[in-house]
Amino acid sequence: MVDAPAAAPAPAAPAPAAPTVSAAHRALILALHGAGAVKFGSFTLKSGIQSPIYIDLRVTVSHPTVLREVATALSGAVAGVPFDLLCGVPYTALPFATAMSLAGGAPMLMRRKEAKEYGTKKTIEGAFEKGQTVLVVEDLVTSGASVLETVGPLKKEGLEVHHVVALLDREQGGSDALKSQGVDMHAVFTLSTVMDVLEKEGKIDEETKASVLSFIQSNQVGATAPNNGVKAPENGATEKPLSPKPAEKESKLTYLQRAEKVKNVTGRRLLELMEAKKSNLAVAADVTTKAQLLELAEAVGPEICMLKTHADIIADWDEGTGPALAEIAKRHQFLLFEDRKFADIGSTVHHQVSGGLHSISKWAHVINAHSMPGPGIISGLKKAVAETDSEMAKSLGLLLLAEMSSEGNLATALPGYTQKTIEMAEAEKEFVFGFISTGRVAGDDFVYLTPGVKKSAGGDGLGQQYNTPEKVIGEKESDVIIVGRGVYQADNPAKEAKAYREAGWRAYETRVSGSQ
Ligand SMILES: O=c1ccn([C@@H]2O[C@H](COP(=O)(O)O)[C@@H](O)[C@H]2O)c(=O)[nH]1
Repeated sequence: MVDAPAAAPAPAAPAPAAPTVSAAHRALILALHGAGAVKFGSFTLKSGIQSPIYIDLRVTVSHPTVLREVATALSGAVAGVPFDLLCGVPYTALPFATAMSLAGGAPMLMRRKEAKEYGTKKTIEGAFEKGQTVLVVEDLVTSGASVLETVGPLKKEGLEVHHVVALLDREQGGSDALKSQGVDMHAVFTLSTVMDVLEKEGKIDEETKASVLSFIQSNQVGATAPNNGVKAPENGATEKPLSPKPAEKESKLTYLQRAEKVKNVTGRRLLELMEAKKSNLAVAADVTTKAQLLELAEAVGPEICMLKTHADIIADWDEGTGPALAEIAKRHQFLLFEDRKFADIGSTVHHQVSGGLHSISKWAHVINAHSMPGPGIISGLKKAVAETDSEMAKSLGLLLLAEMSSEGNLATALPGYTQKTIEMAEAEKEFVFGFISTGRVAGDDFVYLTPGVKKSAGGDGLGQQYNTPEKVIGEKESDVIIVGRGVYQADNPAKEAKAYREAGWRAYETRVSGSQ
């Protein structure tokens, strides 16, 4: 990751005059700063991105006077905009909408983040009639994705939504994104205005202001950010840093140091055996017969931390295949990862992981799932694990697909998908220990495994996109390289696995020693 620049280059021409800020707005910015809503430093956001600023408008609930001023400013920003009802984007903007409703008398609606599973199963609470117009209230807009998550359910109920009012526009493309969906954004402040006021009032220095403005410019939604393609935060709401520590330090932690932070026992074991074997290589054993699979496992076993399987492509899989693999894995000290990519409802995946021809939970240490079906998929897999008598199955670890390596994949393209996946994992850390991703997407208490790795970058003509071990481990800060054809199609897979192990390990050592 690239640190935020220390200072912007000296402007060639005089900077355009800052927009005039009213005394009331200036006072509110200072009050928000005083309440701790705006912090400066180096923060790792949940998206993995480094930000020189951290905005937490949740703190306003502890400052009723500030909250009242926020509501006044929001109402002022939409003076003349007609609406029947208010609806805050959960959760930070809920008190903002409530305060506006109490002051101005407009009734409020509330959107549930999850539909009730019983009773009315409503997603929108409150009294309304089809055709009424709703003003959406938001605290902070980055990409506009959070606003649209509230606009969608309101429209589904037959309500009209044409306007959103936000306290702060981060100027990262949210306003345009909302406009393209027919929603006009009215923001009380832009982030540049906040920076101007704080600098003029002596709360921050010129360098801090320049670094924030440069961060905004380099992290426009939809644009490729300079920090190795890590996307701009997609969640429009108040930011959630993983930790206030500088990310640079985190990425330099060794696998052993990381093991202490991982909650799932298999995730910890993986990191420990990676360090012990000096291997961050997983081989994708995409061969098609049992004999080829066992032969490959035996050949590459000494070089790998993990063997990734697709049991359903083995033509002659039988009940002895899993135990035979497990015996080789034990002897060579690597983990078995069945890349089944579960993607169904909880009840179905429960059967898929423990039953059928492959009885995955009886021999695999690690499984993975798409987050598309929602948290139920994790519950279904957890239930299957809890009901088994096998000790091995009880320690099974789950990876979520936060991103994919294939060109045009929706996990990477859809705003908010990776972020939501991370949130699902955060809620189940005893079971979910990491992600399939193109690099580091969250904190150092998760493990990142990256497929699409070869000696030289390129593609396979069928959508697969390859990066080198140096790029994946060194630049994108992933932890494990997954190599398939690069190894098993080689004349000598054992020799090739050794070469990949050494390349992956060198990239890791360079990263943690900081000489890159
Ligand atoms: O996003 C993803 C997720 C999984 N894979 C799997 O990894 C290997 C890659 O094989 P190569 O021969 O090195 O291309 C394969 O088993 C995929 O199913 C992926 O490629 N991308």
